[in-house]
Amino acid sequence: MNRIYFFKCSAAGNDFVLFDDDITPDLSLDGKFIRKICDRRLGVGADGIIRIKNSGKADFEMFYYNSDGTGGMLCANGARAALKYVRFAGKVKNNDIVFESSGRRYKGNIVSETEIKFYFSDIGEINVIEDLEIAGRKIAGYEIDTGARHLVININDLKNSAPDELSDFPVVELGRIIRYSERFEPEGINVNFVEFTGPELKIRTYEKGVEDETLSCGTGSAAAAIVAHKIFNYKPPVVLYPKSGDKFIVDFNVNGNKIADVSLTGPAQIIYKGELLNL
Ligand SMILES: N[C@@H](CCC[C@H](N)C(=O)O)C(=O)O
Repeated sequence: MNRIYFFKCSAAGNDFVLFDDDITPDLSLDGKFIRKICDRRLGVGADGIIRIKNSGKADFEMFYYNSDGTGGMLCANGARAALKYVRFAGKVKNNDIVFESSGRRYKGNIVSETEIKFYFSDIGEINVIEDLEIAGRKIAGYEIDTGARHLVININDLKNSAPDELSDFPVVELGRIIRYSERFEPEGINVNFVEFTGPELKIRTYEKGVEDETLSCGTGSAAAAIVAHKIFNYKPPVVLYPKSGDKFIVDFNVNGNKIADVSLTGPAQIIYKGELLNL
């Protein structure tokens, strides 16, 4: 069997195992294999898998899979990790990079050694759900597709029914109930709990496909920033702090009630490279 080399990457604590087709061209990434690699006890451990291929139309092509093997959605942190990787591996020399993923074209920028910017393409409209039932209360939830499907919840709406501080919030317990609720079937939804109190947001995300809280979520942070602007009057750039404690900047242009050129900037790094032996 050919040797299977991989790279472990982290984008603001959202962690990935990355395979490069130039190094492992014959790798067959089926669901069972993905789940094993992502297992934190029996595998390498990761929130998801990234595969990088050469592209005739862009600098590279990226494929993303959640740790449960599902794929096809955008992973903005995965994209930032992939941008960091192609630069680290010397595949691109420019700071401005163009890539394809799931049939869409995206742009990225190497801001510095540690900071990577990703530009979203299509962002959907906000669907305000007025009667979301959480912790015995009916509150509003903000659903938005930023390339992945997200629900944004203002934790202030749950005052007296849940902890006031986001750091004490039962993200996994409540996130899982909402993610599996009938309303969001069959595909489910990623659930973001956000403190909209100060000038900078605090955010924690339950990710479907990982079925756990992750240390940060790029598409979720963009969803929260857009809700912050459209519902709570925040002006871009919106600064957010996910569970990892890293700083995210979501910037965009506003023209009337339209927003465009949405970008996410934050840290991304290649932590180590390794070889799979017993998987
Ligand atoms: N962590 C990602 C989002 C990954 C996709 C999500 N779990 C889903 O299934 O929709 C990000 O940084 O955007």
